[in-house]
Amino acid sequence: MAALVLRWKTFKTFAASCFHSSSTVAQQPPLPHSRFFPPLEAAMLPDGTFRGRVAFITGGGTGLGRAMTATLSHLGAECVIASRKLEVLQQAADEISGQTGNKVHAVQLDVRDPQAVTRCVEHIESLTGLPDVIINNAAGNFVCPSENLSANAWKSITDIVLNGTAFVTLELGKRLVRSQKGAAFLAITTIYAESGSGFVVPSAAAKAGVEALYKSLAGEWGHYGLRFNIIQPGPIRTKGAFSRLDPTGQFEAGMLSRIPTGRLGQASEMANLASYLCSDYASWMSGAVIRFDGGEYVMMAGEFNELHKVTADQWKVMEKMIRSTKGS
Ligand SMILES: CCCCC/C=C\C/C=C\C/C=C\C=C\C(=O)SCCNC(=O)CCNC(=O)[C@H](O)C(C)(C)COP(=O)(O)OP(=O)(O)OC[C@H]1O[C@@H](n2cnc3c(N)ncnc32)[C@H](O)[C@@H]1OP(=O)(O)O
Ligand SMILES: NC(=O)C1=CN([C@@H]2O[C@H](COP(=O)(O)OP(=O)(O)OC[C@H]3O[C@@H](n4cnc5c(N)ncnc54)[C@H](OP(=O)(O)O)[C@@H]3O)[C@@H](O)[C@H]2O)C=CC1
Repeated sequence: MAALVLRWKTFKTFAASCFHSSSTVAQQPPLPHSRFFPPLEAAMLPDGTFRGRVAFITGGGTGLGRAMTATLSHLGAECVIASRKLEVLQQAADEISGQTGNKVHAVQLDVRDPQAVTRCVEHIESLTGLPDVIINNAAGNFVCPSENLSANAWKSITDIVLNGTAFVTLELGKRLVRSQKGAAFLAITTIYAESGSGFVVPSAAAKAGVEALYKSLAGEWGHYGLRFNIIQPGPIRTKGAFSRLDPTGQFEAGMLSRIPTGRLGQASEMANLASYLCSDYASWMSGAVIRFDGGEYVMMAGEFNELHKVTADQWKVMEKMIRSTKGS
């Protein structure tokens, strides 16, 4: 019995040292040079940019979706947010609407269910009319060695990310085409949609599919007045992402060291970019893929970027060696 109690206590200490919560895991401070890249939180577009417009945001009750909803609402849009957890959505809707004075509607939806998507879109049409802005932001993800992935785990992620985005986009797109109404679509993917990445393979495959879907429709449906753009965010702290991708917090320091701007992104910066892309200021942008990652992608890709570690003295030695080499 004593041994069992000791094992339980040891586990609790391990868990407390590992599990992600603000009380147990210290967040890494930004690097000193991030002072050159201060995040600006205020909405950058003029007041009223989205006045008279309706925006539909999947996953709009939490994290980046909530930040984009707040900014669009601040800029005058009537917003509809949809995801599985109605209570979370309703609270976000009430808080945002309370701050901006503009309507935010909460609609329960599991994007994996095409019939539910149809019902949701019918509901939106009766509530606000067809939206002018559609942001496919809902996603699911977790880190996992691929040899441990069950078929259902694969299906769960790819159904939310790729099929969910396709169901929402097709259902709304067809209705917009029939009604001859223009709209701006935006999909939120990730930097590894381009490179692929181990340990998040279903997410990588599904996000790459979303990019192909959006680029394809940008070509096919432009003449109907529909634009399709993509943002690939780098790391931005949200509970949803960090709890599933770095649950112990141990990878954050390494992540910061490979971001040339020395800090994580902020949800408000992402919201500014998203609102620009969905606004008439970007009416000539379609089929664009915007990487928004503080430089992380190119830092990871550049073969020689490791040479940051070389000291001034080591450079002197290396230069001497290189200069003294004659011929090949
Ligand atoms: C080097 C490290 C770097 C650190 C990086 C840190 C920060 C981030 C930086 C960049 C981020 C880049 C991209 C981010 C992309 C994102 O999408 S982040 C957003 C993440 N948000 C969410 O995932 C929110 C929604 N998620 C969920 O609801 C759930 O997590 C889930 C996706 C699992 C869906 O829930 P539900 O439908 O309830 O599924 P189930 O629980 O029934 O599970 C379905 C099957 O999946 C298996 N499964 C679940 N979790 C795991 C796991 N951790 N490992 C392995 N398998 C798992 C589960 O067992 C079910 O399968 P079976 O039925 O058992 O076969
Ligand atoms: N934060 C980051 O560092 C990065 C995030 N991203 C992307 O940004 C977007 C937002 O992520 P983030 O805010 O960080 O994480 P969150 O976990 O906060 O956002 C995911 C949202 O998706 C909703 N969702 C999940 N499954 C479903 C479903 N089946 N049907 C409807 N809605 C669903 C969730 O709501 P509910 O549980 O109520 O259904 C939640 O609101 C995602 O597309 C993510 O891939 C990309 C790169 C980096």
